[in-house]
Amino acid sequence: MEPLPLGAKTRMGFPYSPDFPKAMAMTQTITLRRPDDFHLHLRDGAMLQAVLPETTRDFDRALIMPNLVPPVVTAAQAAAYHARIISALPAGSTFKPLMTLYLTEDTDPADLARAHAEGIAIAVKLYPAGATTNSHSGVHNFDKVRGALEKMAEIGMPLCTHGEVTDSDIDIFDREAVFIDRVLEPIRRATPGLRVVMEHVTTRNAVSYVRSADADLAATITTHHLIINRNHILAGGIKPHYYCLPVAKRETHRLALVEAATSGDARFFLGTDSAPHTDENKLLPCGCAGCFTATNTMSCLAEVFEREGALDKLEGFVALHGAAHYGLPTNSGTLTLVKSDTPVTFPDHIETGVGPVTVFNPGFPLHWRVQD
Ligand SMILES: NC(=O)N[C@@H](CC(=O)O)C(=O)O
Ligand SMILES: [Zn+2]
Ligand SMILES: [Zn+2]
Repeated sequence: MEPLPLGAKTRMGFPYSPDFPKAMAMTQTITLRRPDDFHLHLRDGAMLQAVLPETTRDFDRALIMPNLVPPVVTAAQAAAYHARIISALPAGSTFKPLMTLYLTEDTDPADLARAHAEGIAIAVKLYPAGATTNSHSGVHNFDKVRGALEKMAEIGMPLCTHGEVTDSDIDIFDREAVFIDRVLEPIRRATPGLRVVMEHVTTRNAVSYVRSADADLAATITTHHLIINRNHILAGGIKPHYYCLPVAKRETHRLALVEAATSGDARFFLGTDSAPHTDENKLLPCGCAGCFTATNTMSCLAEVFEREGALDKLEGFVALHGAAHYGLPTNSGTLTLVKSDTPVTFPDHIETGVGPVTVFNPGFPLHWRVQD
């Protein structure tokens, strides 16, 4: 097949019949390379079985987060989790899970190197202990992972960070910005050549930090952080389904994320951070963090990019930049989005063997759908 040129191609698709009434709405379509999701939570067991098809419908690959209980720390654990995902795939699916290892203070650098060399895992995930869901096995003392980070720099294995400090005296809305100054910058200075992906960035500070750095630094941006700010979570009643970590910030930060995602800058790419929790676990006095966006992500993103007049940048964000950062070939297939006047509807929740999971509600009508 002829390689597609860079950038999405849009065209106005007119109905074929010459008799078709002129007043009838035009359909707009956009065809992209098949996308990748560079930050996805699939969980395990019944939840894995239920959420996996929501991603494989539109995505060819995803970077699978290792924060299971117990976490996916070793090459052997990653290989076993990979096998469980493959056996949960819908019939005929060629979806490729790309695995990550959960960095702990006891991680063996030689085991990381083996996972990398054998293609079992392509990246390592840093969770500061206590920062987010299932992060208690994460890192307290960053000096204890120095050997692992040096090995990763040497072999070219990227580090993906949940970039928030956990100090109780740091306001939750400042935790990402403080992480950059206190943790990430010192790690990067001490470990030349270490490639880093700042996961799910939520601040103007993170966008500027990525822009000021060299090609060794990139960032994923989620679907929901392009759409909601903290008012959506807190004003007019608390919305547990918009609560995720890092928590959405004020509007100026959301605008910086939208600008970065739609700019065409190859250091920014999609990582949905689609993070399913049952409604029962979300709607508690101490509810879980995470937005489940796998089901309608492509429709949400098309809407956001269209509003910015940047539909031509969507393909880079979802299908080209991430693959290039990880040194992977782009997917060979294509995905077509079709716009209609009548909004597209999605189920408000999906059923799983462990209870319903609410699908992210962007709060505005969606007009783009993925063509079957
Ligand atoms: N983003 C979230 O709010 N939750 C994620 C963990 C994470 O990515 O931080 C989860 O696993 O539920
Ligand atoms: Zn995270
Ligand atoms: Zn996540």
